[in-house]
Amino acid sequence: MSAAKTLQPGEIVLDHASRAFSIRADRGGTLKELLLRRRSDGPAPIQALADVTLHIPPGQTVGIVGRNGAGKSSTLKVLAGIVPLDSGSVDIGGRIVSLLELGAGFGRDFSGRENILLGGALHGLSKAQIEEKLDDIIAFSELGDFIDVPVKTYSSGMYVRLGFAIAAHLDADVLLIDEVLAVGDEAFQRKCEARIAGQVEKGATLVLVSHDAALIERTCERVVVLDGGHVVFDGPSAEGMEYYHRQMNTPTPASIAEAGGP
Ligand SMILES: Nc1ncnc2c1ncn2[C@@H]1O[C@H](COP(=O)(O)OP(=O)(O)OP(=O)(O)O)[C@@H](O)[C@H]1O
Repeated sequence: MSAAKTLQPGEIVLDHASRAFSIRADRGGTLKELLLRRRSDGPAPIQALADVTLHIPPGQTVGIVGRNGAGKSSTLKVLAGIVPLDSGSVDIGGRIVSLLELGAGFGRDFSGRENILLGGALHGLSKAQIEEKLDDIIAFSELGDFIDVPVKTYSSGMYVRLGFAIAAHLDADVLLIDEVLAVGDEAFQRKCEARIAGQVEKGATLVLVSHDAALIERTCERVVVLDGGHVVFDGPSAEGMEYYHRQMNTPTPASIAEAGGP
């Protein structure tokens, strides 16, 4: 992150951002193989983000779409501060709440309730602020008596519920979401979507990565299409999704209607 820029709460500036991944480190092999391997061995690094520039004003809802490996998750991870850039800069104003890797920061031996207190403190909430939200978070999680049991006993779905319940009550200026809504049962998904819509109504900026075209269309006013780490479209959501459907060779809602429905 570069310093010295003063942004409004909820504003995002990604400026000529690039990030490559070497996949050599992921290749297995014995110590002998590793020692014998020449430096030039292996595939070239993958450019996950290639000179991406985006300016997102406070309160805007932005969907990031593109084929597999286009760089969508990498972009969100850069915004969340999980992945550093090789070059360029990222600046975000206000409180960022990332719904990536929900529950990843939980203390496994602590109960759900204790993790709520910890999570709130980690996001800069005072003890009084967390205690004020505690009952709502517990109710939202629907964990019942499990809230006082160590989270290491939770199922993955229960983990995600608690993670989402905490994140959803942090009063975000910027919400970063990656396919997380596909987790949990349908009723919980709907509840999460409604909660996100509520935060957006209150003025939060939303950056959403999803393969669910309908979700993007009903949630986002702006769409960014990525391909090979490049921005290939950036504009209004309806045009962006048309571009995406053409790229993926999938039917658009308009073409389905023209053909006489599904
Ligand atoms: N930690 C990593 N190590 C190596 N390569 C990575 C890493 N993270 C991402 N990549 C590579 O960077 C490219 C972009 O990945 P990314 O996950 O951002 O794409 P995506 O658009 O989110 O894809 P998907 O739709 O499949 O989730 C891919 O080629 C991927 O293999």
